[in-house]
Amino acid sequence: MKTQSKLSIIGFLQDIGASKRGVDMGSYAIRAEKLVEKLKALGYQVSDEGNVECYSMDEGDTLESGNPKLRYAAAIRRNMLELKEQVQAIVQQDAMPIVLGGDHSMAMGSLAGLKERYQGNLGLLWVDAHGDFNTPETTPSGNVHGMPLAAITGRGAPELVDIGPFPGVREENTVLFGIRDLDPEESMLIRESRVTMYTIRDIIERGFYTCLQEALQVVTTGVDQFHLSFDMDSIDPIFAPGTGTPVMGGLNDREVLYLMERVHETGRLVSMDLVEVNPALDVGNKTARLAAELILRALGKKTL
Ligand SMILES: NC(=[NH2+])NCCC[C@H](N)C(=O)O
Ligand SMILES: [Mn+2]
Ligand SMILES: [Mn+2]
Repeated sequence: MKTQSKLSIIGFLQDIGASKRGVDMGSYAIRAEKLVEKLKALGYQVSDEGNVECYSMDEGDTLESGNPKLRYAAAIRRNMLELKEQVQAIVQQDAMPIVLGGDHSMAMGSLAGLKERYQGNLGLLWVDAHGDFNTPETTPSGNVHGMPLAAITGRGAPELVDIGPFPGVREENTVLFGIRDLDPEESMLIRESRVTMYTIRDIIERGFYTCLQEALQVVTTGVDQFHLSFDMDSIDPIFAPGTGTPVMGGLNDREVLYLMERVHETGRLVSMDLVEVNPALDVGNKTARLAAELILRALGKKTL
């Protein structure tokens, strides 16, 4: 499948999957870097679908689930079902959804929306500092943005797993890339799964290029297309300070820009989330600017 010529941008204004305020503003900061204009200049037909209105922390404690190991579960579920519908409508029109976050739990809504169209024929590239593979049993924080990949692969709280219901993605075609911060039991769950993980240690020992080659192989072998879920905290906080759960020792700007170019060159990318941009923590919109540039590279912007 060739990269689509139609793109649909959605802002997902959700912060309740995280614990710091501000990530609900991420999509505004990315749009402010003239994303839509620049994508049009690359030759795409671009429609900005506006925002998915979300239940947010502004509504206060009334949204709390009462379960400290699964915070805001019902409200997050409702937000996801909204996103699911929008994504579903976009892919039915053969356009590529580009969802701007927003906390990373939104990947559950995106993938739920892709399920019908790409069922069983979809890889998943998850670029992150974290595994996002916690369940209510393993989470140290109760924050749902630490759980979406577990839910997408069928693990954890039924009210999250049911959003799909998943899987629409094959676990053997799922890759975690850039990982350097796992909770102990989360790490066990990942290692027991069929998800392929490239930690920063792997990337240092075996080389970025080799690990990326392999990762792109895994997400495209035996499937025709893949979804990219890109968490800005995969990048070192020096280059991407505007994010709620920064972890030192991350990928650098050149590496992630190159990664995106290679994603484009596969010709198999059908959908993308760009998450965890928090303008309240950013420095001069630097993180959002990098996010916009990453999206452009993933859609074919080149040096030569
Ligand atoms: N999408 C993210 N930034 N996730 C961070 C998760 C951090 C930690 N592992 C937790 O579960 O609370
Ligand atoms: Mn993360
Ligand atoms: Mn994440």
